[in-house]
Amino acid sequence: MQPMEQQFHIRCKSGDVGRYCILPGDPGRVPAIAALLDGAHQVACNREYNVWTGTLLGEKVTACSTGIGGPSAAIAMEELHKCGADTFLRTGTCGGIDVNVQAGDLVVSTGAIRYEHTSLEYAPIEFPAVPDLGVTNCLVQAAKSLGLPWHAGVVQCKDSFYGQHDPDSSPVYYELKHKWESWKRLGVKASEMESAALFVVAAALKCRCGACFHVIWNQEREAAGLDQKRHEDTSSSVRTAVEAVKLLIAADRADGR
Ligand SMILES: O=P(O)(O)O[C@H]1O[C@H](CO)[C@@H](O)[C@H]1O
Ligand SMILES: O=c1cc[nH]c(=O)[nH]1
Repeated sequence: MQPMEQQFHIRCKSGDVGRYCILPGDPGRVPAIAALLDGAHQVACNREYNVWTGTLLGEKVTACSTGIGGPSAAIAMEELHKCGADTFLRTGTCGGIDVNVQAGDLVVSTGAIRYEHTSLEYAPIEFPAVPDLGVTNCLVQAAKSLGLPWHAGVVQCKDSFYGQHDPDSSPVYYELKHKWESWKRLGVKASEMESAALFVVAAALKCRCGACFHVIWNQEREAAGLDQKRHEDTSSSVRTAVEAVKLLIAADRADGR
């Protein structure tokens, strides 16, 4: 058999990565994930893709950053899949939308609004961006077992970070503000930038994907006259993803998967 070619962006080949992959956006968050794996080492680092592989419960697990936004996240997932991965857990940050979501809380996604464009290159807009049920259940179970304040619900994905944070200066402010009001009325929990693309790409590749997010802030609380702090320590969402992978490995073994 021909040795597998190194992937163009992530610079990995078959054998470098595990079946289970933890995907933060920030390359700087990868060492914190790797520290929770057994015997982790860096296998590649190119562009926004910082890739470390170790083990959990004796199973190979990889942490790979995806950068910001759908296109680079989709590339990471496609190339990791070509190297043998089939189960992906995004651990990201988000901004709260629902006023009950507070800085420091954890949000587990049960669906993602496709207000981004990467996913359109993989599925028509009628196709929903939903995570894998088994992965999602493990994320919720992990959050509970860690005693974290958690929420499960729909998140909104976008391509413009500043369209979220400074809609008034956007030429399309009318659309941004009206749709944001809809997300609020529909009980959307939080806003981030990659999960819709990852869920849809996973569906296209017949892979499993789930996502959890650390809430950095919730400006809607401030707008509602409620307390609003800023919380940048992402360790709880990192630990949730790692614990969820352990639960998944055990479940997969029990199911003979
Ligand atoms: O912290 P990460 O995982 O990068 O996630 C969030 O943070 C970035 C924006 O600041 C976007 O990538 C968004 O999805
Ligand atoms: O408010 C936020 C925080 C993190 N990521 C986002 O996309 N928005």
